Formats: sequence, C-alpha cells, structure tokens
Amino acid sequence: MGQNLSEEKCVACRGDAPKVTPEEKELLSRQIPEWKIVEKNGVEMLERKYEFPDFASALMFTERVGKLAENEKHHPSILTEWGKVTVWWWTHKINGLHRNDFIMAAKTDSLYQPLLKDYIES
Ligand SMILES: C[C@H](O)[C@H](O)[C@H]1CNC2=NC(N)=NC(=O)C2=N1
Repeated sequence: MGQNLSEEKCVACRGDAPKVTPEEKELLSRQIPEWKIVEKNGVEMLERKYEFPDFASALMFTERVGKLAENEKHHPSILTEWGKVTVWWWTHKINGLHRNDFIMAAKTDSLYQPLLKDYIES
C-alpha cells in the first residue's frame, strides 16, 4: 500500500483510531514533500501554503478543497489570503495525525495544478 496516496479513500475515523507511528509518518511524508508537520497547542498537523496569482483563484481553490472535504467527510482548516491559501490537515477525534490526513493532503495537492492551468487558460 501507499504508492498512490491521492487515490486512497479517506476512511471514517473513530476516536480510538490509531495515530500514525513515527515510521509511517516518515514514509507517508515522502509522498507529500511540500507539506510540513507542525505542532499547534500540542496537536500535530500537516501544513502547506499554496500560491496563486490573485485572490479570486485562491478563493476558487478554497472552494474545491471544501468540496473535497465534504465528499470525504474529513475537514481541514483553510486560510485564504490574496495570492495564497494555507491548508492544515489533522484528525480532530484523535488530536493528531491519522493516515487519512496524508491521503487528504495528497488529494489537496492533486487539485492545485489543474486549477492553475484552467484559470490561466480561461
Ligand atoms: C461525523 C463526521 O464524519 C466526523 O465528525 C468528522 C467530520 N470531519 C472531520 N474532520 C477532521 N479533520 N477530523 C475529524 O475527526 C472529523 N470528524
């Protein structure tokens, strides 16, 4: 498992679901090299900043990430600014990182280049 994280489904995550082990964290991180693991209030999260040519395209990306979150029932924090969107993924129910978060980060990455391409061509 784990060759194509963006194609895995996000599984329903219960409160007793396992956090990723340090070994899994290391392996999964290699598939999402642009993401950093940060800690906020003692909770580990995945964080990535995406860049855009203006506010409208940043907002379109935010909307697409929001739809992805609703489809997968797993929801990020998103900060939308002029020319950039910062996304954080973690699992609220376990206050930390689950495999789901790495799946969602990979899926988020897969939305980025197509949006830029559509936007520039339109
Ligand atoms: C019932 C519903 O699926 C859950 O409450 C979901 C909603 N979205 C979620 N999103 C994230 N990131 N973590 C969760 O634990 C979580 N729980």
